[in-house]
Amino acid sequence: MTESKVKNFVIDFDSTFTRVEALDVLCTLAFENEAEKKVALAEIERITNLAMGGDLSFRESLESRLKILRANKNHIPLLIDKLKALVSKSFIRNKAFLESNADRVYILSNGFKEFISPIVKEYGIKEDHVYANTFEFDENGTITGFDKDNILSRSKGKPALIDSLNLEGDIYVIGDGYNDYEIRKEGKANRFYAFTENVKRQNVMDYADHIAPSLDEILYHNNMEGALSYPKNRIKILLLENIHSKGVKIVEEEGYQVEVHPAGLTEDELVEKIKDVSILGIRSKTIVTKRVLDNAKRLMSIGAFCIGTNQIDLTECTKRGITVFNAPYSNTRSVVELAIGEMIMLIRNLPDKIAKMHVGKWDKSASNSFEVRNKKLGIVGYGNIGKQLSVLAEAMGLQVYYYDIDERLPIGNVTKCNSLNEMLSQVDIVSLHVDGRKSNKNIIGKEQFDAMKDGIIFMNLSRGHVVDIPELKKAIESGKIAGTAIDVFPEEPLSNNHEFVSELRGLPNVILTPHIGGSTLEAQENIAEFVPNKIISYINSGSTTNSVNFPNLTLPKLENAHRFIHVHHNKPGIIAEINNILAKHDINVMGQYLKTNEIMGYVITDIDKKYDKDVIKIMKKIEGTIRFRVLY
Ligand SMILES: NC(=O)c1ccc[n+]([C@@H]2O[C@H](COP(=O)([O-])OP(=O)(O)OC[C@H]3O[C@@H](n4cnc5c(N)ncnc54)[C@H](O)[C@@H]3O)[C@@H](O)[C@H]2O)c1
Ligand SMILES: O=C(O)[C@H](O)COP(=O)(O)O
Repeated sequence: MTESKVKNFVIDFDSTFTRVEALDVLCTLAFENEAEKKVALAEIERITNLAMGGDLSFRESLESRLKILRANKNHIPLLIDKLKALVSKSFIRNKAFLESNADRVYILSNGFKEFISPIVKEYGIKEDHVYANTFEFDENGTITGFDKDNILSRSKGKPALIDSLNLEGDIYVIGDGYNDYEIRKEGKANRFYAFTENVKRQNVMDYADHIAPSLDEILYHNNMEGALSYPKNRIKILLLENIHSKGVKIVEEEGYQVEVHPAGLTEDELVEKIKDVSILGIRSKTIVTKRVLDNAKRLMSIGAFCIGTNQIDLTECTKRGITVFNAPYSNTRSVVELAIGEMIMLIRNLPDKIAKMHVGKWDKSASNSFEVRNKKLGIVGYGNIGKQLSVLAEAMGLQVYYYDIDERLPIGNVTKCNSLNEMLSQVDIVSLHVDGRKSNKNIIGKEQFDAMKDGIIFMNLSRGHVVDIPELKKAIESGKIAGTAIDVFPEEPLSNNHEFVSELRGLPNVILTPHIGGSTLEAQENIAEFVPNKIISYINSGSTTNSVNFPNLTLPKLENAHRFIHVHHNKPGIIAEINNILAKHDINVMGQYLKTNEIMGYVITDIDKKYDKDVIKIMKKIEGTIRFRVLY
């Protein structure tokens, strides 16, 4: 068959237009007794699947199912109500398309008109475009069978019915079952879309001309305007490093193609994997370098499912118009609790005492064991974690000092120090909570250890590279440091299956933990909700709230408008050029939002839906454009 301009869409009902098989739902209504219902439902499902997979003739399957059902006329209104609430999400979303293309949309089902017509009618589908079976009832209203003269009650009824319609133009069949594919097989359709939004049948997908996880995909594939400017199933998200299942569920429900990997990836592995990825989700381990980004042709957004973003080349992301989001507060409390626990353990020499007990040595003594009360705690990096630590530490009676390179509001009774060494020389315990910027490499080295009081407790739960490890080892071995807790390391294993290698292994009174400061279930669950929602909001509306590299814009919901999103290098004249183009094309602007940072400009323009689509090409050509997309 050759393609013509007129496109007719022939749509299956059960598990395509609706999310379920109507007869399964009818069964749950017809059987009051739970045990009977379970058995009947299982049998009906089994028969349906046999028929849908092409392993049982349709007529046989229908007869057997109706026999099991023993449903009544009175069940039909209840069934209609239930099915109305179970229309497939992409059909609900694209109601406007169905309404405005009513002349070319048909429902072709081996189900029953009695419940199909009232449901599809609400989507603008014409009564005489609904082809389905009809029930037969006895005098008590019990469903006894179906009209056997109806073509659709026969095997291969669908191709025969289509043939009888003599439709003008192309015929595109959308369905989840083998009987839908049969129309194409018999040469009565130009294309068969295996619809997989609700069920995936491998032996149906194998025959499909195109697999469609949603109606949006079919409309996009046909260059037709639907509810979404881009089908979500075309957006691939790669989630690395064991991101909490809640996050996976959120992006799956959004309709993205999701690939999950439990560990981090090396640069080479990521360079390969990133090629078709639109969204990347990582934690602290995966390094996103310029080389990775050079290969990330489709990448729109990166989610750091943690606080730190030093593992990502943010400047290169910004230059390419890739947004980066993190979870700035979700694991703050977890880190602070661990730091508090560790400082108490260390000041009581617990790591050594615990180790001795395990080899049978009883070492009961108070020597070199102290309370934390009234001790001086020095916090390096008075950001979110540093501040929270200071609050809890003060509540336990510690005197808190802090040093930060930026001006920070002191909370409670803390003392601000003007230099790092000034602070280090006064405190009994020091805890590092700086961020992982490159320039923080080895900020604690020989000079800083020398400045510390003898017998200090030293803790690093920030980033591994901020401490000079050989110098730390010397300070521990010399007794300068009495107790050490290290959670982060310059080199960390890629996964739990790799060995942890460090010269700090085996040293006295040292707690080594596998970068678990933020690894509590509360924190991970929180992060797994926060980050995907920021990314989804960016993809769907252009909002960049909380982005760490884009100018932050919180945008209103898009209603009755199209949204032009223009990302460009920050240079003069671009906004004027955008507006000139819009004016030249007589485009009615309904709202405009603009924000810049030192690298880029971010301009959002909401416009009236009716406009000359050629303007899109012109916008993309504006000099300095990094990225342009249209949302509706
Ligand atoms: N161990 C873990 O599992 C874990 C968990 C969460 C966060 N972290 C690390 O902790 C870091 C801090 O988190 P946050 O939420 O408090 O970040 P934050 O950005 O709120 O605070 C960092 C503070 O450090 C200051 N700072 C940076 N460099 C400094 C320097 N050289 N000297 C003094 N101050 C400096 C900054 O000005 C800022 O106030 C994160 O960036 C991350 O790397 C580790
Ligand atoms: O930056 C962070 O939040 C921490 O380092 C935790 O990182 P993780 O998610 O890789 O444990």
